[in-house]
Amino acid sequence: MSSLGKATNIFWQECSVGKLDRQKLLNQKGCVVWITGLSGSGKSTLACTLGRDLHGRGKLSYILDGDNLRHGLNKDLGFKAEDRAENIRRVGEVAKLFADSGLICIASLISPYRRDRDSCRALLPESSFIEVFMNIPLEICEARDPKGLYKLAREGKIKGFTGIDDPYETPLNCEIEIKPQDGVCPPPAAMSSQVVTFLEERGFLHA
Ligand SMILES: Nc1ncnc2c1ncn2[C@@H]1O[C@H](COP(=O)(O)OS(=O)(=O)O)[C@@H](OP(=O)(O)O)[C@H]1O
Ligand SMILES: Nc1ncnc2c1ncn2[C@@H]1O[C@H](COP(=O)(O)OP(=O)(O)O)[C@@H](O)[C@H]1O
Repeated sequence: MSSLGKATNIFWQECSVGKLDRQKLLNQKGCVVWITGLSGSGKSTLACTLGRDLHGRGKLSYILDGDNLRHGLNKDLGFKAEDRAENIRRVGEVAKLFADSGLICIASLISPYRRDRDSCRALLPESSFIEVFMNIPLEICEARDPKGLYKLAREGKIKGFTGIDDPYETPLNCEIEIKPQDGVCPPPAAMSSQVVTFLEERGFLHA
């Protein structure tokens, strides 16, 4: 039986150095850039390019990548709906801590369920959860297939693969949408620049 949420007699500990102090030190505002989309849609590519571009501007960011976290923090989880929900819940909580530390936390996970993404949004202060939807058609993702997973899914060798025999719920109110123009996907630098511009305009790149 799960022991989640069962602790009693616990208290919140305040400390004298707070989020605003940390943000001032870093000259930026903590937030979460949550990148969602199908496997092969370019989530990790955007996360890495954005991380590098922010680094080049002297801004501190940290990437939480679904694939990577499944090697450690989330290695006990599979791909059933409950496991994906728990995966997203944990990453949402970790992302919240990174944002509170003053960092620009870049989370890149398929995160196929709207409810799970919205729960993460609800953990963050108003407007500091920035949902980026990789709106790249399945046919393009499947043609890329860098890990050969779509091929295995089509052959029935992987069950419950997102987009093939498992659902992906598209965002209804995302802050940023990355999509092909005239059938051509924007290159990584252009995708990253779209996010950097948003962060700049919303004041996240200054304290
Ligand atoms: N059944 C199934 N469905 C989807 N993806 C699968 C599956 N099995 C393994 N993989 C690999 O796991 C990566 C997705 O992990 P995530 O933690 O981002 O998934 S989720 O958010 O919990 O849905 C995903 O990585 P990306 O290709 O980077 O998206 C795959 O490499
Ligand atoms: N904007 C893009 N234009 C062309 N190819 C891309 C683009 N973004 C990613 N790719 C390529 O598509 C493949 C999947 O990208 P990746 O970032 O691993 O996707 P995801 O993390 O969503 O699974 C990789 O081979 C990557 O080089």
